[in-house]
Amino acid sequence: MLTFEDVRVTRGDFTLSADLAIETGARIAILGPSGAGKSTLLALVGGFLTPDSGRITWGGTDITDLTPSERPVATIFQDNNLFPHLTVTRNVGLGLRPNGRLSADDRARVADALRDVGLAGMGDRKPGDLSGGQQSRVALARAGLQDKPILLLDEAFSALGPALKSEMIDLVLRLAQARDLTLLMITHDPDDARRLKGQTIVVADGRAHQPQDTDALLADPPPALGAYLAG
Ligand SMILES: Nc1ncnc2c1ncn2[C@@H]1O[C@H](COP(=O)(O)OP(=O)(O)OP(=O)(O)O)[C@@H](O)[C@H]1O
Repeated sequence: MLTFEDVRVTRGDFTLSADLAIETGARIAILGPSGAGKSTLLALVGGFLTPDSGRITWGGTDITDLTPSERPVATIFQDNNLFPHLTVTRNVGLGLRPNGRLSADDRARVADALRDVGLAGMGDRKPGDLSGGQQSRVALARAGLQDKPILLLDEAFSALGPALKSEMIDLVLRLAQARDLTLLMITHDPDDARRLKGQTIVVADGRAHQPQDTDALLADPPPALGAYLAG
């Protein structure tokens, strides 16, 4: 279980509070108005931001003060964070070896990871020689090799068209299922949230709320979410 216990963090004149629990293996969408604190919530999980008070635990262990690399967390960002001068194999290999040195065995694992995301044989290309959807697959393969139990998606596929985005979400779901990953995905699209077939955390009015069943929530959204979805 991932828990936020009376967490508060302030950025400029904005404060986010969170007191919630996420089951291991949950598939969580994060929905809320622009500027409400969705990325702030993920940054707290990923360790890119430290709370001013409260604590964050995973499996009962306090992870509040761990650095991002020490945390049980992999993140895929909107721009995929690929290095343009490195081949696809080297980019993905960074998930396995942050120093970039790949053994023959590592290369075989990278090739397997590329095959799993539908990029078999593309390891020698540079990211610039791939489509947007393929670049997202590279980022997913790299995140998968980090072998962390929590996967964060910060509007990771929002630059893709609707069909490609759905394809990527389904691919993430397959990976999550195979490895019992706990998934947290920021989105502005309620259809993405529905596609996860899980729960949603609403972030609004300075608060990240307890996860709720997505279908039930979207059928009868609270005022802050309803206004945002209607707008
Ligand atoms: N580095 C920073 N310094 C000061 N304030 C910040 C900083 N980063 C974010 N904020 C503020 O924190 C609030 C929450 O930002 P955050 O990026 O978490 O929102 P969001 O819900 O992810 O928004 P969006 O949907 O537009 O990406 C905003 O009011 C933003 O202006």
